[in-house]
Amino acid sequence: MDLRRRPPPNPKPLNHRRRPNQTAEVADPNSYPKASDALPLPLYLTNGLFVTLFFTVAYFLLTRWREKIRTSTPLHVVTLSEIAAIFSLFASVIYLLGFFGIDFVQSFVAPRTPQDDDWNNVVGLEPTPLPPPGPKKDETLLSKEDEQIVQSVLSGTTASYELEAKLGDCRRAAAIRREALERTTGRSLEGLPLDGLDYESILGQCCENPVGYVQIPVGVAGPLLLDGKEYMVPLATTEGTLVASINRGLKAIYASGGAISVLHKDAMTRAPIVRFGSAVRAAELMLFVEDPLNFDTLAAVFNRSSRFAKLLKIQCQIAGRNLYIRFACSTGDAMGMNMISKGVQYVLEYLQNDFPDMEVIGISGNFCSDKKAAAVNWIQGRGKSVVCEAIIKEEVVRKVLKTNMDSLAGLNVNKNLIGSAMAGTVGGFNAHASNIVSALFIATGQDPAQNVESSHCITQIESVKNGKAIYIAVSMPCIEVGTIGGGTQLASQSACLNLLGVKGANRESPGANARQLARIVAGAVLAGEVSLLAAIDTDQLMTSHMKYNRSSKDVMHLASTE
Ligand SMILES: CC(C)(COP(=O)([O-])OP(=O)([O-])OC[C@H]1O[C@@H](n2cnc3c(N)ncnc32)[C@H](O)[C@@H]1OP(=O)([O-])[O-])[C@@H](O)C(=O)NCCC(=O)NCCSC(=O)C[C@@](C)(O)CC(=O)[O-]
Ligand SMILES: NC(=O)C1=CN([C@@H]2O[C@H](COP(=O)(O)OP(=O)(O)OC[C@H]3O[C@@H](n4cnc5c(N)ncnc54)[C@H](OP(=O)(O)O)[C@@H]3O)[C@@H](O)[C@H]2O)C=CC1
Repeated sequence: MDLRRRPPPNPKPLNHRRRPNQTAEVADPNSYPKASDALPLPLYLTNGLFVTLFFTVAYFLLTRWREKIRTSTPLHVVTLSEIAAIFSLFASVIYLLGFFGIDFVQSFVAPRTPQDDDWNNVVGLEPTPLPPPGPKKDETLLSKEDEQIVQSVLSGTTASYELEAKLGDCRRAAAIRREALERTTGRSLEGLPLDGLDYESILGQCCENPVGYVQIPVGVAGPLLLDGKEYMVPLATTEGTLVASINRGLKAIYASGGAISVLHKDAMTRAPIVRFGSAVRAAELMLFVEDPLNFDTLAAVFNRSSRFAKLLKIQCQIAGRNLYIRFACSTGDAMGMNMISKGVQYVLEYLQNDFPDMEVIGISGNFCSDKKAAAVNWIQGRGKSVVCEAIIKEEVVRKVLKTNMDSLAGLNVNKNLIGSAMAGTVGGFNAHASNIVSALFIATGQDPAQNVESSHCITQIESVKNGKAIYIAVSMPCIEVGTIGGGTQLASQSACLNLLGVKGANRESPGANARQLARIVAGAVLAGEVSLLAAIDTDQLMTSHMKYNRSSKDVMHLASTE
């Protein structure tokens, strides 16, 4: 059953009325109806109407009363207008009592919702904490059938991860799983949104056992002027100052005429580990797969696994009777780990015919090397290898970066080169490439764990043009990105790819979108490097983080506790 083809469900929240800061996406089906929901006019208009009516008729009746006393007319003798006024007075009193009375009483009687606290924030009231989640908390809100499924998950009769397949409704499955989770742990998931994600789109592609999603703000920096084209760069981060810093670096690059990028290698790698009875046999296989005469045959086997993956190179490393075979292939617009793993599997099956004593220990033998810092990646590259450079004018260094060129170049040597050498880093000869890589990866649906090697980077800064400008370059040999597959197809990630003009597969030239994305990553890293180095050089780092990375509330709190 292909659940992804099902139309998304359309759950109806119980309370359709929205408060000022409540969007449709966060409307909570758990919120309770209020008496004032029944009004035909907006609440503020109805209130205004009845308050005006009350004071007008009260004034009218008091005037009439004083007149009657003055003219000695009995009070019980009333005209038609006075009857109407008395009736209106009663009506407005009843309404106002109802408004202040019923809703007031109801606020004690009905349980609170998060939206109530949102509302309190708007009107300036102190939020009251939610009652602790108990096993019975939301039982009344579930349909009888859903309640039975929750019970079946709780008793272990139904596996939680089978809910999507059993129900055929991914959003409902996530809601039931979440309910069961809250009951078993006794912990509330309040704050972790459920609605607002297309659960069908992650099934079989992005995440198992979903119970919600985490929100990460996306900021934009730019324009990045790269190879003559402008890009606005989306960055998903919770580190205040990061977007501002990249934005400043991009401004400096833009004012100096832009950056230039070179993509000099494009090859994803996977290295299985195989073992023989002896090192001699392992060496025989090594000679076989590395022999150029056999390459075409092995490539034909590999390439059958995909329309886009193309085998480029095989390289071995032997250790005793173990052989590590590092396959490298191009993967079109995909990052390519699934593709290459599939291709490698085909080749191993083929090799087994000629080497029946070959034991496959594992499809990944860590000589690949995926999601680990490794010299093999740093030296040979993995994914896209990109160099990005710019020449920044002295005036821009002074005005935009607020520092001077000699000091900036000196800091780069002492920090990024000597300091990193002293630390024994692998690929970490930079200030914060991983900051920019992670933020761009999360925004555009890349595999965030590949930030490890994708952030390998050496930053160089030199004085050029007789001391009138600086040359800055970042060399990044392992940018592992794709514009198709993995998380790139999710709505928000796909929107960020679209902003960069690299969404999806490139039909004319497969691989062009992914390669362009890799260049953009390097361009943004270049900007981030130059800006952070300038901030450190001018002792701006801490002050800027106090401004953008620590809310004023916390600062005040710290100050008051000091
Ligand atoms: C996928 C499994 C778990 C199947 O494994 P299986 O043994 O076939 O699964 P099973 O159906 O027999 O179920 C066994 C248990 O797995 C769990 N399970 C089973 N299915 C689900 C599901 N849909 N949702 C949630 N939980 C599930 C569940 O706990 C279940 O127990 P039960 O509850 O039935 O008693 C297994 O094949 C596996 O672990 N695969 C590895 C996948 C993985 O770790 N991928 C990570 C990405 S790889 C990578 O990024 C890095 C890499 C590889 O390049 C690094 C390197 O170089 O090494
Ligand atoms: N398996 C593993 O060991 C690992 C997996 N991952 C995960 O793998 C996923 C990414 O795998 P990846 O292989 O990139 O993506 P997919 O598994 O989604 O494969 C890409 C698919 O897109 C198709 N496709 C269509 N147009 C193109 C095009 N222009 N260029 C390339 N492919 C195209 C491919 O066709 P075709 O079928 O013809 O190839 C293929 O089916 C991520 O979720 C990541 O987290 C991460 C690390 C390790």
